[in-house]
Amino acid sequence: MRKQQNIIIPEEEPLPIDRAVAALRKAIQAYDPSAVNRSPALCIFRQRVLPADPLIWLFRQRVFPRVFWMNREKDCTLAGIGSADWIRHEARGSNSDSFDLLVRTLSEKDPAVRYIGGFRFNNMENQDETWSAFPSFSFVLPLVLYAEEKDCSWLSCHLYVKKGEDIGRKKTGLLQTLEALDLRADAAIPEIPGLKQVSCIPDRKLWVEGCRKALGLFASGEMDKIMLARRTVLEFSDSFSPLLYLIRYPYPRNATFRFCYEPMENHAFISFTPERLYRRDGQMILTEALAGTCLKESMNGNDLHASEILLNSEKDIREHGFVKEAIFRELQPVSSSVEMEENLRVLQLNRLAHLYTCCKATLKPEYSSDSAVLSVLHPTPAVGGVPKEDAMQHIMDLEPFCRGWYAAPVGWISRDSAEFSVGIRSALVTEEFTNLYSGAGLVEGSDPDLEWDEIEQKIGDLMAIARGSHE
Ligand SMILES: C=C(O[C@@H]1C=C(C(=O)O)C=C[C@H]1O)C(=O)O
Ligand SMILES: [Mg+2]
Repeated sequence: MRKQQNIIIPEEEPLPIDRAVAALRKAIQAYDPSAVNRSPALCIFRQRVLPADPLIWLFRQRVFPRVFWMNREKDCTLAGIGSADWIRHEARGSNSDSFDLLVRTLSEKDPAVRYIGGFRFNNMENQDETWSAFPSFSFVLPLVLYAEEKDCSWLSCHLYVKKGEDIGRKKTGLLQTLEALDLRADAAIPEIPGLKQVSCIPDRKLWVEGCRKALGLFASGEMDKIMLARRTVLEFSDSFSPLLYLIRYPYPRNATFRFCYEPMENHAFISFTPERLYRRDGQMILTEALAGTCLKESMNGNDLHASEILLNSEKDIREHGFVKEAIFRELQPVSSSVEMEENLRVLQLNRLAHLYTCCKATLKPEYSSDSAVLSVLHPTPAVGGVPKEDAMQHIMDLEPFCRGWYAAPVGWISRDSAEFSVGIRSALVTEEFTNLYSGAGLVEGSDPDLEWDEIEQKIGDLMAIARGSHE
């Protein structure tokens, strides 16, 4: 057994998962709480394991919340169960107040761990019953975490003891969770129940009306860009695990982040988004503009053809330009340098291609925090609009549903680093209902019918899974 600061490593060698759990249990049992002289106190028990399938592992566990994160590069996967610590905020208010509060709370936490969760898109928006389990923000430090990073897999247990809490009781709780883990590697994956009904909010007619209103705002010079979204309600014959969407996602190489936040059984927000909000490591920020879309439906998967169309589409380049310019402009006051790529790139997905520009920035020391970065970047005009504040109001006025966590920052955060994706191509799964959320960026010259088709393709992968027609 090796100990480094507050991390206890039972064995150096990677173990099969059942032996890893046994080693972790032994280490937790032997842990001497009298050695802890500060509070709150976090002790991490971390054992390297032989690689397992993280989603199957997660699916087998019956401990909630369950959380999942995989980045677009697929070199970081986090699958967590239970909560060692849970940072939540319910009250309405400005988004920047939420960001500040989270970061202030995290500043007192251990820098060695990541909290996984998300925010509401617009915390000024009225609460809505559909989203009752998804507050202003909610971030969890899992009790047990299976993680894969840099070709290394491990299982961690977090023993977190707040002031006044009984450490013996916490140890017992953690040991009981470990005892109850289901460690079988194979699992019979159930089918998704039959899809009974599909409806759209707004329907096609109201969508066109909403878009026309937005086009009117462009014509009068009030606005330059607005992203409007649609909620697609699916009703199934029975309830099921939201993780089935992730397990059945048929494109292992598709360039998407994968996120699931399931606070209680069969109730989750999931997202398969291609869009990074940012990654922060200390003062370094990696972000991007992703907007402008080409549908590949009729191209037999011809990526080159899609790129050619996009790189010659005046409307998509203009749509993309608003996002690129806003990110560059908003980062200036908080950064000592901002490097935005000149040339447009194309990000290829299964059904779509997007215009894409990569951006790197170095934060000024006084702004090297996630609250500063979240406040300037969220929402980018890819999911909000130009001008930013007016767009928030128009979105609330024009959309006949509550965005909740849709299009908001979702990901993980620690004291010194963070990675957030933009929670689009997403679903709120509640028992036998799935609400899909997706939208399209409108600019002058947008055609409401083509934007509707764009949304259909953006939720195409999720619809195929729901219909059982993805294989
Ligand atoms: C808003 C969404 O996607 C955004 C809108 C895009 C567009 O309109 O071209 C492209 C990528 C995303 O920035 C969504 O999928 O819900
Ligand atoms: Mg578009």
